[in-house]
Amino acid sequence: MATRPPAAEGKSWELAAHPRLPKGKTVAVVVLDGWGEAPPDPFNCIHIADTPTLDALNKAAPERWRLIKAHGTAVGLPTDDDMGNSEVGHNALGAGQIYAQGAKLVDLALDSGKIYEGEGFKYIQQSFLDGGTLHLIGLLSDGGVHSRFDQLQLLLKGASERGAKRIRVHVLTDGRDVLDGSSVRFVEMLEDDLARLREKGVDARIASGGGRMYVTMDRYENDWQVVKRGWDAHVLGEAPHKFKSALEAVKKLREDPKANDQYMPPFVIVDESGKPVGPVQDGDAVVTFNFRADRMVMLAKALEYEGFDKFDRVRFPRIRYAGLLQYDGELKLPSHYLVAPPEIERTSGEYLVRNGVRTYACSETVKFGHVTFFWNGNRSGYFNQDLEKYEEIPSDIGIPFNVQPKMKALEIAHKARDAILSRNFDQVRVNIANGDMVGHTGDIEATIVGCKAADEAVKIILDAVEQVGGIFVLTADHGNAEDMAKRDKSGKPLRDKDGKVQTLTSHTLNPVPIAIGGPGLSPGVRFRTDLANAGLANVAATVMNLHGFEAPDHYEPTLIEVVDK
Ligand SMILES: O=C(O)[C@@H](CO)OP(=O)(O)O
Ligand SMILES: [Mn+2]
Ligand SMILES: [Mn+2]
Repeated sequence: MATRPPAAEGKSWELAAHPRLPKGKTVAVVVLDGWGEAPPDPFNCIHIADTPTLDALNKAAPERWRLIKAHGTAVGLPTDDDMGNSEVGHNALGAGQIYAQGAKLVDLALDSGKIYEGEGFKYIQQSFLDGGTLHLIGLLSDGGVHSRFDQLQLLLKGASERGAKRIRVHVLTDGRDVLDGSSVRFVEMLEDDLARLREKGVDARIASGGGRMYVTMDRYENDWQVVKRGWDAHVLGEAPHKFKSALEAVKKLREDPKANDQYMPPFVIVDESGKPVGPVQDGDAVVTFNFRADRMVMLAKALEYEGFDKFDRVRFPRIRYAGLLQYDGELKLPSHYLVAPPEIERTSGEYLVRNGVRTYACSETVKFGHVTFFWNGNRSGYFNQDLEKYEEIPSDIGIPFNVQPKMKALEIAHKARDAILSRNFDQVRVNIANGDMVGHTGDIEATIVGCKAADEAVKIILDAVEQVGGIFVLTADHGNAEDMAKRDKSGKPLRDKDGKVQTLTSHTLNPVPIAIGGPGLSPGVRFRTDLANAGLANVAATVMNLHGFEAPDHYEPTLIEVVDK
């Protein structure tokens, strides 16, 4: 995989007309989040749920339904053992090209040692060379979605070899990209590494933590209180729970039968006298070691912005802060970073708008940036506000999604329906979140309810497409709800020591379906049969064709062909 696809520099933005497909049809692009394809079994919620609309698509037109890859190298991840995720999935869907993603870029920078030669590392290094503490804040996980444990280990080693004498790690427990309960093992492994550093004379400790969904890692400004809890624990050294060690913290906090890693309350580690061991002080260095942006950019704002007003920070230490990556290229945030993010250019969204395609995009808050920011190559805002409208439906706040598994699926569908019927838009693009967000809770019953709601939402959108003589493209960004069991190599569900099947809260390696149809689709359109390995990046060219344009030649090939009927 190249770190960048062939550049299209200097090329015109004008798209050639498709020789056989007309312009001017309304195209609805529906992304079902976390909706993969897997054999039917009791842990496949999509199969169990009543989903008549989606079931009918394959049956009605098998030549317009297929599977595409949504994980691993097909979406720019380091290996084919990496599950898909929303960031890389929507990047590939929107960009039509495969870019080496953050995880891969960090691996390369660590392998070559270049990470330590860049401006970002030199900037933070100055703090610890001047006696400051180095703080590392991020998700403790080997899920490879937001962060990776092996990268944290290398950073600890690399920084200590380059002068960091006092290191404090602030850990966010996962249980979403990895098994619930694995926080204990990760903390044990980290403690081993820190003990080895202490033997070498580095004062290295875990200082605070909490569960990723409750502490620090909110996204799209859904709930700033989540970030405030993190600020209080990591920066101020204040939290309702105080422990002598992080291992004791995660073990004790998990004793509550309702506790889990994702929603672990915030905690700080204190010394014998009850004093926090690692609040952030003037002169310290801070690195957020997640490579993925969406759930770090809010904390980055709090760490960097002078005039921040989303919550009372109480104390705003003078620090040197760097992200593992830059999380927002438009905002240039953080202004210092260790590895440059992928530069995703010439996305289909930008091409289509520049060719006059009027675009509407909508989702609820927790997925809003997916169909806008990620879709557009990690770019915020409109390309042309006269031609685009992005609408966000507020997500429920403060309740887990298994309590409200229908989420805002119907509200999103109603907005999409209205946008389609208005005839003000040529592309109406939505993300329906249920399969993913409810799938992450591990609650099978609720996930089934969520999948049914997603199907009902799709029906509303397809009915509107029918009314205007339009076209639909229905696909997903990666798997989740189709498999809720952790399995052995042969595919058999794994059981814990009490004989209970281990719940899989994470995404999967499964392919996702794509279906096209609608009365506006020319009769001879069908999926090509020569692209067995196609993936999400092939969708952009397909959508361009359905809008009546040829795709640029540096795009991954279209999935469709037109045959005489
Ligand atoms: O919730 C998230 O942050 C990730 C899982 O870590 O899910 P998605 O990629 O679907 O957004
Ligand atoms: Mn997703
Ligand atoms: Mn997800």
